Amino acid sequence: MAPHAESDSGLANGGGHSHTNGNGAAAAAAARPKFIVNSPNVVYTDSEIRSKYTYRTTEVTEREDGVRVATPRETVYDFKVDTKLPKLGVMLVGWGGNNGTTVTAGIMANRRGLVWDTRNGSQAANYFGSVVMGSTLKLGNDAKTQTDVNIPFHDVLPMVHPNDFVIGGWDISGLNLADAMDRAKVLEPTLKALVRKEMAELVPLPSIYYPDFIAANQEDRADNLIPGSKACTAHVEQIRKDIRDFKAANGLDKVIVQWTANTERFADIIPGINDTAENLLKAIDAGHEEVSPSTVFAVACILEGAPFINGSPQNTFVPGAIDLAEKHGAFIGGDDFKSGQTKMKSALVDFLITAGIKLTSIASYNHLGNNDGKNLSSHRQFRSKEISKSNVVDDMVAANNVLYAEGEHPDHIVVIKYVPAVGDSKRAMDEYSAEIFLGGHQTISITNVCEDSLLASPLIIDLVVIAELMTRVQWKLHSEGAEAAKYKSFHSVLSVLSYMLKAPLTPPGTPVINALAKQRAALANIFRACVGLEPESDMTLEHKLF
Ligand SMILES: NC(=O)c1ccc[n+]([C@@H]2O[C@H](COP(=O)([O-])OP(=O)(O)OC[C@H]3O[C@@H](n4cnc5c(N)ncnc54)[C@H](O)[C@@H]3O)[C@@H](O)[C@H]2O)c1
Ligand SMILES: O=P([O-])([O-])O[C@@H]1[C@@H](O)[C@H](O)[C@@H](O)[C@H](O)[C@@H]1O
Repeated sequence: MAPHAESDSGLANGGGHSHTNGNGAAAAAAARPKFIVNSPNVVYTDSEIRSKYTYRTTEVTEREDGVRVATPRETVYDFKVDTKLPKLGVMLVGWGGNNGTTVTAGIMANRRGLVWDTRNGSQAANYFGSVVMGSTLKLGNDAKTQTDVNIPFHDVLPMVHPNDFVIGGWDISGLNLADAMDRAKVLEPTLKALVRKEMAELVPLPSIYYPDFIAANQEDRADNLIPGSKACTAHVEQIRKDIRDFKAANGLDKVIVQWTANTERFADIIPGINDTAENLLKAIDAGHEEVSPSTVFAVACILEGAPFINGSPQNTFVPGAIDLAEKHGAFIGGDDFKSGQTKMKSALVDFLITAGIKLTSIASYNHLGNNDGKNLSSHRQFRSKEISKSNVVDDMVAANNVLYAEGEHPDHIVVIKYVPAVGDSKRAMDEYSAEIFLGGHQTISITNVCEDSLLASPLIIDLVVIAELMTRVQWKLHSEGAEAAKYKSFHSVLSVLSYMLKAPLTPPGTPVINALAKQRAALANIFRACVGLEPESDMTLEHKLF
């Protein structure tokens, strides 16, 4: 049964909903910028923002006598942003899960401006926890007062509003989203009552299920299946058709697909099977048992031109999938939402090490009682999560050769236990041990109660909004001349999404950055460059040199 677009459009008749800019007002064909950059390097047309941007870096070489030489370098880019906002479809794999039902109900609640009773009084819908919808960035200084002028992150460039998402997806469980929402046990009954009718009309499409890739304890919910228990071209084509049908049924301009289904075991990387695009397509056609459902979804999306984002830790993007994305100029991103315990870790470790404090051990434990935790209670699925949660400090340690010798790193353990009684409210307990001045020691113990789906759902929104924006951003070298034909998209692997992800996927051979502040600065400064603004340096010389 095909999913319906959310029936609660608040706008259009007959289901689906016409395109809005989030507050019900029909958006213009091209979204009006929320501010104007007054610069000879920025041009606004009816449908584009074009900017000339000088990217400044420092190249380091070493003289024969061993002295390092730092040389400033400049690269002049032309950026072009299409300001026409699309009617956007979002298809979630695992739509009937805790995250899928929560993000769907949350968007409904925001779109309708719902307020519901809780034991602490009235609660209004919001987008807290979304970097795009809930945070700001500094635009500049007020000309008169020299104080910071901060704007909503969402306003830096024309972005789709999550209230305008048309949501659908797949699940191996056939429960409608109202019953799945009850199963998830995430949302307040008073909120559920307000969205129940709309949620009940939403039914996930059948999905592919290859039992060996997720825990055996998931079998009892697998009642909504596309026939076949291993990869095949027919599965790829069915998923492609689902995307096309969803797009046509809802009059969509674009569709973005996101994996928020169960964590799979890692797939073996096998030369001749999943090492190249050609071999991967052959392996799928031959029904090779080492091709996972998530890789089949990724291949289908790449071939259909729908950006695909992996919110789980498994190695969906085997080398052949990355190769295929590059060959098709399709966007992929991942892996594993960075929602709570790891998000804290990627900020805290950055603080400790950049403060010159020698972190010596990290003990990360958590227990949770949702279906994700149930799936992770199986060792092979836990192993996928252990890998993504363990590598998150590597860049920060490697960047400090004062504290750490080559190859030296803090002890780091990750423990996850399944305790049904706590449900979606994960209990994370971390201990950070460090060496300080003159043989002293510092131990930081943290208990972090994370309502996992309420933390992950805003990230699902951010990943969609930013991935969609990136489909409208193009670049070329200024030296290539003015021809529009020279413009091209960012690399297929959207490493700009790293801020939302534990194990950021980056273009082959490029470094992985996990430090949270660096990830956010990269995101904000790339968007500033698209409107011809310099990176925010935080030097505030205007407050020091006078
Ligand atoms: N804070 C967080 O919640 C968080 C953070 C990081 C990563 N994740 C990851 O996000 C994923 C979803 O988390 P959740 O709490 O919503 O889990 P969940 O178990 O509640 O939901 C997963 C859904 O996927 C479905 N599913 C499994 N295999 C499928 C397939 N092949 N096709 C379609 N549907 C399939 C299941 O039936 C289930 O409804 C998990 O992999 C989890 O590790 C979650
Ligand atoms: O982002 P984060 O809170 O560190 O990571 C979470 C883990 O702590 C949790 O055990 C797991 O079930 C969630 O899927 C998520 O991955």
